[in-house]
Amino acid sequence: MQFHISKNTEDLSRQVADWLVDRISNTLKNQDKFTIALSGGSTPKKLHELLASDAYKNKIDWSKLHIFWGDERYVPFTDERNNAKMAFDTLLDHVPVPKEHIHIMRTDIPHEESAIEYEQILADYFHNSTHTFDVVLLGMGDDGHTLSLFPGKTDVIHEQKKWTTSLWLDSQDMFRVTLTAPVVNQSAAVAFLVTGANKAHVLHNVIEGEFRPEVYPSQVIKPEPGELHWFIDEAAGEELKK
Ligand SMILES: O=C(O)[C@H](O)[C@@H](O)[C@H](O)[C@H](O)COP(=O)(O)O
Repeated sequence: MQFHISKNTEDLSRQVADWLVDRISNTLKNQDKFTIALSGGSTPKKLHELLASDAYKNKIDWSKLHIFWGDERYVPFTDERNNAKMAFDTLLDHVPVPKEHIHIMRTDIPHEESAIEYEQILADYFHNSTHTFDVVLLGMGDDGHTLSLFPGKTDVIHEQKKWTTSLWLDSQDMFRVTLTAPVVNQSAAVAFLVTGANKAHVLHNVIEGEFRPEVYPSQVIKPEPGELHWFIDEAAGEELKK
């Protein structure tokens, strides 16, 4: 578990961008593609914009990147809440990733079918690999959820076989399609991006508290032998042991 502390979201985004540039270029010395699962939510927006900026755009061989998502809100692609739409708006419409390398979690077919279809895409990509994704980017909610593994959703939190699933989320009155812990924990590296004072207490409980994954689902993310990185700003890290 490696910690990277930053002053604020801007500083964190630059740290993550630099980390990604290094990781991508080193990985591509040994393999011909780089697979990354993007996170939903708002925290990654600044990172995406940075990666698409002149300062970073030319540091990455976008032709070798293969893009996935950690989870999707089951709303139309055109809906502002859709995670894939956010990623296209802030990054993918601005960098030359081949369209056939971009794998959205579809929301124009039944959610159960979307999860099954995604599982097949992942199986095709990773069936002969020593690990799954090269990097998974994750956010964490102020309730300790990550992906669409929400507190109390015990079946999804403890799923050990399926790599993808879908679930109904009462609190947001929508279905979600999500990766599960098994496929994330077989990644080469997982990076949480967590900012804001409102997450300081839950971050302390997730990292330093008792293992209670049904209350703090982010605790099931334990890549092995892959790396776990926490990119956090000072405000979110306020309650962590110094
Ligand atoms: O679809 C989503 O909402 C995300 O996958 C979710 O897990 C997100 O990463 C956290 O809720 C943090 O979101 P923020 O970055 O907006 O705080």
